Amino acid sequence: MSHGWGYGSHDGPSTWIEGFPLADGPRQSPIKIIPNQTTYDPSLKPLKLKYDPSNAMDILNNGHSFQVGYLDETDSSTLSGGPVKGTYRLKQFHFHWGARDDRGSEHTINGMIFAAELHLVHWNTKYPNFGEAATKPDGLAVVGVFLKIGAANPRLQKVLDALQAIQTKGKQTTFTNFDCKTLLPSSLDFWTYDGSLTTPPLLESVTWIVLKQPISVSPAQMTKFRSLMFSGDGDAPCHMQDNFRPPQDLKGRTVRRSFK
Ligand SMILES: CC#CCOc1ccc(CNS(N)(=O)=O)cc1
Ligand SMILES: [Zn+2]
Repeated sequence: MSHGWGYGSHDGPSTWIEGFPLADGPRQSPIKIIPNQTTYDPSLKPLKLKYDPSNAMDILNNGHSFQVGYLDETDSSTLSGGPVKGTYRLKQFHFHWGARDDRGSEHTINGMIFAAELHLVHWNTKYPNFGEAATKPDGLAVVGVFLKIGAANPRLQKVLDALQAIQTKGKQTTFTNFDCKTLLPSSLDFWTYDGSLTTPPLLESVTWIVLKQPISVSPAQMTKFRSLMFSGDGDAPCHMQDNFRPPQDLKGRTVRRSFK
């Protein structure tokens, strides 16, 4: 069976269940976050994020998004605290975005959709590697950050400037000395729930940590995201946009928050 998936009318999120039956599982992501239906949990610890800029390695167009890969052989770029036990290592970060500024995020807040969403993907060091961790219910932790249309964000610029070198699927180039902490908002207040990868294989191994405070992005910067291609060299050109999965049923899950 072909496991080719995408975001188009013939291979998009509504078709993923054909190759990935987890698509209809009990803890799928993303979800609609409705703040007044979440539970304040005073036992949640402050989120501790420690990132070493020298761990940044490369930037890749994977045909679904682009991702910045991190060296994850030591505990020098990690997430701890918050809702998780133990230490999770940063593996990569990537984004999801829309064809227009009024859509693009995967999680929504009171039904509000943001122009884009940043995901920082971490794996639990109680497991030997990312691949193993991704198969365990406590294996991954993803920090989600909303990008809200407004002033140009200078902290995005190094990433956006690198996109010219990875325009088509499969293109990769070095991307070093980048402090992804600069992409985070000033507040680390968060919502958290048990969920999944939002792309195939949709594994239900993610503790989601969605930050309340968005970062800004300008319309011109969003145009740079959309300059990328889903397609590879020699394929019919298809701009990379609307690479987001819509919210999935909560199926009885509780969403906790770290703030009153
Ligand atoms: C298992 C496996 C695999 C391939 O690695 C990834 C990594 C990140 C993602 C993105 N998931 S998300 N959008 O929930 O952060 C999907 C597959
Ligand atoms: Zn993602």
